[in-house]
Amino acid sequence: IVGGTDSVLGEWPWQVSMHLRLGASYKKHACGGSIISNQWIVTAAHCVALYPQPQMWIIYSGFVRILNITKSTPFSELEKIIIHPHYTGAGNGSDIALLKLKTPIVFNDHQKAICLPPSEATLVLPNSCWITGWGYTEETGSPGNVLQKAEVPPISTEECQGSYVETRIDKKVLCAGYKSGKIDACKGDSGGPLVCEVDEIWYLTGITSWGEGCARPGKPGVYTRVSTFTNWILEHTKLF
Ligand SMILES: COC(=O)c1cc(NC(=O)c2cccc(O)c2C)c2cc(C(=N)N)ccc2c1
Repeated sequence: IVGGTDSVLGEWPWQVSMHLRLGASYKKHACGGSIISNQWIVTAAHCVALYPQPQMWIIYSGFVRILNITKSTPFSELEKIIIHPHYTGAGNGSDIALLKLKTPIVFNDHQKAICLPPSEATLVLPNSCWITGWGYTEETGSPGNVLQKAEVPPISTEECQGSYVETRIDKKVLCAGYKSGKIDACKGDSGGPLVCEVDEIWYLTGITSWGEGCARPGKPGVYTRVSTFTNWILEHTKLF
């Protein structure tokens, strides 16, 4: 997150870190994700497309400081990875994947689920939503340590299409950010949540997908519009 501030434990209890196991003892934070039930995480397809093997990933939840993670920190393992069948590559939409945990997460004040938005919700988007993650804090940067948060306003499809003339911006994505740039998600925040509070309930409105650089003026963040995929999520997680 570029231009964000530190989060406190319990502020975004659905946020998880996806660590990639690159060797016996070498693993690193690669993407964010969101808890939607005690056994399912929603993330971006581009996070897992190159490593679709469940045993290559471990999930940390219920924390804010990456540097506090040690060999004895408890983590969740994956049983299954489901990548959306229409996903062909970042920038082409359907950048969404489901991760099934081997063992259910025990919810507490620091780790619990976020609500899915109603399907095809044309719910008038609030003018304030939040993004969180341990991604780069500068475009040519390095990941943050404490979970960062930033408030970003959603942008209309028309305005976003004007910012990305060479890419089709449709109802499968949601753009958010400021004309002046400065505040945005970035590499490493991928798969993480864009959440909006409506009548005191927080909804998973977007999934961090891509953007041209990070926090550049006139280049807003592009997020998977979750309401377009709510039915797909429910069908594949049997959460109904
Ligand atoms: C795997 O995820 C990404 O690559 C990746 C690359 C990006 N955009 C880049 O152009 C970029 C940024 C930093 C370093 C870098 O090498 C690039 C290409 C991203 C930009 C945003 C955003 N602005 N909302 C969000 C996630 C991104 C994930």
